[in-house]
Amino acid sequence: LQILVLISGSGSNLQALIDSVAGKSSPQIDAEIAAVISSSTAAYGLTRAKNADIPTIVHDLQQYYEDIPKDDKVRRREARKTFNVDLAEKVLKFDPDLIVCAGWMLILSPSFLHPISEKGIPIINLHPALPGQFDGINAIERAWQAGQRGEITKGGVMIHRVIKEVDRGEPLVVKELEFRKEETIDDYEERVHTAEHIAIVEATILALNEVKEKRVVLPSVENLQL
Ligand SMILES: N[C@@H]1O[C@H](COP(=O)(O)O)[C@@H](O)[C@H]1O
Repeated sequence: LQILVLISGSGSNLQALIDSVAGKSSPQIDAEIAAVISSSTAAYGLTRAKNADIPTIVHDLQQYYEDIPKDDKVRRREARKTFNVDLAEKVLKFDPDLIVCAGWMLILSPSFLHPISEKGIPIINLHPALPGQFDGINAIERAWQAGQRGEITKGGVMIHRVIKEVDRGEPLVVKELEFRKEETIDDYEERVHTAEHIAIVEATILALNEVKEKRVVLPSVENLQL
């Protein structure tokens, strides 16, 4: 089986997948990483992939926004749609059995999800918060601040199925982290990353087992208005 990994940054979660596939950590993922696609040329994850002899591609949204004035919302929306359509094309060239979003920081729109679902390829995503808790960006800080205010007693991380609603897909793996008195945000963030590295391997194995047993769960294409 082949997995394709989408990244945007340092790639510590990608490294957890690479080490598991290589049998350097357990449990071992029984699959190959066909390619790594990054939304940024500056992503250190690209170096990690090259060190592991994994093909890499950079698919940068800023290149699609080139020459489009910031306030031209219509042309930017069109450019973003083309960005998603082209991304799907690049992904499908590798014919993966599973797509893993490991720190991919851009929303995957229906223009991407539709062709991928049509090919029956499941997509999972890592999010550093508990289900329904802090969707979107800066989730680690928002969770920690809410913990400091005593609004919640625990944060955590999840790996969920990707659907059109951001960070709302059914969770496959959830790791809860109780907040600790006097814990700094850096301490908490470190615990989050440690939990992520374990969770992303567990979820990838679970999702691959669903592929092997043909029990794949896909976002329903019907409500994916393009
Ligand atoms: N979306 C968030 O971005 C970070 C990516 O880390 P890395 O895998 O690039 O080190 C992770 O914390 C992930 O939850």
